[in-house]
Amino acid sequence: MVSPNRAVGVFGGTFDPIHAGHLRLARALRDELSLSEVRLIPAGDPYHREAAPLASAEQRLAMARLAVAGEPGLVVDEREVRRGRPSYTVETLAELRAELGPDVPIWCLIGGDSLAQLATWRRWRELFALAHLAVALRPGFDPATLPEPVAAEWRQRQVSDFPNRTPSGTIRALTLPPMDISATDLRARLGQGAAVDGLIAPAVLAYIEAGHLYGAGAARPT
Ligand SMILES: Nc1ncnc2c1ncn2[C@@H]1O[C@H](COP(=O)(O)OP(=O)(O)OP(=O)(O)O)[C@@H](O)[C@H]1O
Ligand SMILES: O=C(O)c1ccc[n+]([C@@H]2O[C@H](COP(=O)([O-])O)[C@@H](O)[C@H]2O)c1
Repeated sequence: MVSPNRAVGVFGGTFDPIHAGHLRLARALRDELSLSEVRLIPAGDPYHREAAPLASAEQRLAMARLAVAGEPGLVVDEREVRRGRPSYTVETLAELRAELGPDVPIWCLIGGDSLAQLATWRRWRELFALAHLAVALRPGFDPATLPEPVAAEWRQRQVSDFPNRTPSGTIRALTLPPMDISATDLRARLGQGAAVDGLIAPAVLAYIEAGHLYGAGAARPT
């Protein structure tokens, strides 16, 4: 029987910028599963997005590091930034599986909007052989509208708790209520000079302002 706290959490994202919603999810994953470690993995080259991130991979990595500083159990894994190729989650999970061995449960956290797109991910069906999926519900998420191949996995693989009896292969929703916060909205607010109090970690906001990322500071009223 695998000890539950040997399980590892993985949370990948563009993190342009990392925000309070991301941190809330990472903490929820850690706490609901009693994980000793959740790895936040900034996507070096999020090839799947229509527009490239505004902040560079190094800046997004730096912001992630600032965001988790002093947070028990949350660490930043820079492998996708260092990889120098498109960021494929299947590749990341295969690397982690090789490093952690076959028995350690890996919980890969994604938002409901990412789940809806899962069938577009590279070699997506292989993900279930490598990790469990934890899904963070997001405002507007409706399982009834999932594309059928994903809906079939959602139905068949759901479990009602986090058992950690198997190292991979199940799906479940986190219990925490959805929160309406997105990096898109924050980029817009920063560009307009609008308040972002409580939505971005203070150290990350200081980094954004110092580097004038997202137009921060440019549009403030004089
Ligand atoms: N408020 C949220 N609720 C649930 N999941 C979220 C939330 N914000 C982000 N996520 C999830 O976190 C992961 C990384 O998200 P990402 O870095 O793209 O942030 P985002 O806020 O969705 O950014 P953007 O608005 O630029 O698309 C994705 O799987 C996304 O679904
Ligand atoms: O592996 C893929 O093909 C793939 C396709 C789309 C998204 N992802 C991953 O999903 C995570 C969330 O993506 P995003 O765009 O919401 O930040 C991030 O870690 C991406 O690398 C992965």
